[in-house]
Amino acid sequence: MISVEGLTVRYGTGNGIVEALSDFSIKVADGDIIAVIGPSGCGKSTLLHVLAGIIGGYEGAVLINGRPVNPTEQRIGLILQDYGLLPWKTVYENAVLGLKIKGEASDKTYMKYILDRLGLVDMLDRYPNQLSGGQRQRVAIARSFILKPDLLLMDEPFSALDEITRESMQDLFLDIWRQYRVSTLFVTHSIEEAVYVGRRIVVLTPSPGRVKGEIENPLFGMNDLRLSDDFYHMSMRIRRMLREDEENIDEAQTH
Ligand SMILES: Nc1ncnc2c1ncn2[C@@H]1O[C@H](COP(=O)(O)OP(=O)(O)OP(=O)(O)O)[C@@H](O)[C@H]1O
Repeated sequence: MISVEGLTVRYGTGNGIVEALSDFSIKVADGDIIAVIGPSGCGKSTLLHVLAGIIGGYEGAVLINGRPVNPTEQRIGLILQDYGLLPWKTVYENAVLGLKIKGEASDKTYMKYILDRLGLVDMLDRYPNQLSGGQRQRVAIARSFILKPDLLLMDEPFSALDEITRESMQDLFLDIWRQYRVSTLFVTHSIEEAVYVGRRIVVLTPSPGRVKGEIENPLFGMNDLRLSDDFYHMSMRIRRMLREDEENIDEAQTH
């Protein structure tokens, strides 16, 4: 269980302090996928950076299985929008980097399965600059899954990809998740992506981010979901939640 309770994060800037998250609370049950969606600058990446142990010095309690965040103790996979691959390492070396940093040997059968499932087996000796965006993202996913993380953090992982590649990556991610059930926080700008990959959807307010609403997504895992009316209606529901805030901001600015 991941538990974030009353998280407030402030950044010091040259001319003052920016509050990125304010009294933010969320729980992620083991093996769940939470899609986090909110307007630009509402603190989504900040939340992931706190959970990854990159940012400290916050207010509130952030616990992974009852213990404070500690990347050396816990296994945390972070997948970024710009893939985070090391350009001087091959696909294979990048894929096993997480394990190497931990000083662990790989489970060969599992690793082969992941590389195969992600279609990377024929390009293990290539370097990142010899890959397409979708292929690079698959290497980043392989790296995180090979690590067998306790917690997977995905920060707009597919946003740089074209629509078709993006959809196939969403399906691939869900297929692998179904087998290994890693607890996942999936940050996205895309309402449709949140509805497709989120078993629960958490909508944030504009900056500083708090939880505006949480939706238990009854459509999660439905066959041909993208083509269904329900998908459209759920997307509209979330769009309305996000719009309300924009309208409130516009109104406040005109008064
Ligand atoms: N290192 C930093 N120093 C100062 N302010 C920062 C820093 N990082 C983020 N911020 C500010 O904190 C707020 C939250 O930023 P964050 O990147 O977490 O939002 P986000 O929801 O991920 O944004 P986006 O959707 O645009 O990627 C923003 O106002 C941002 O300008």
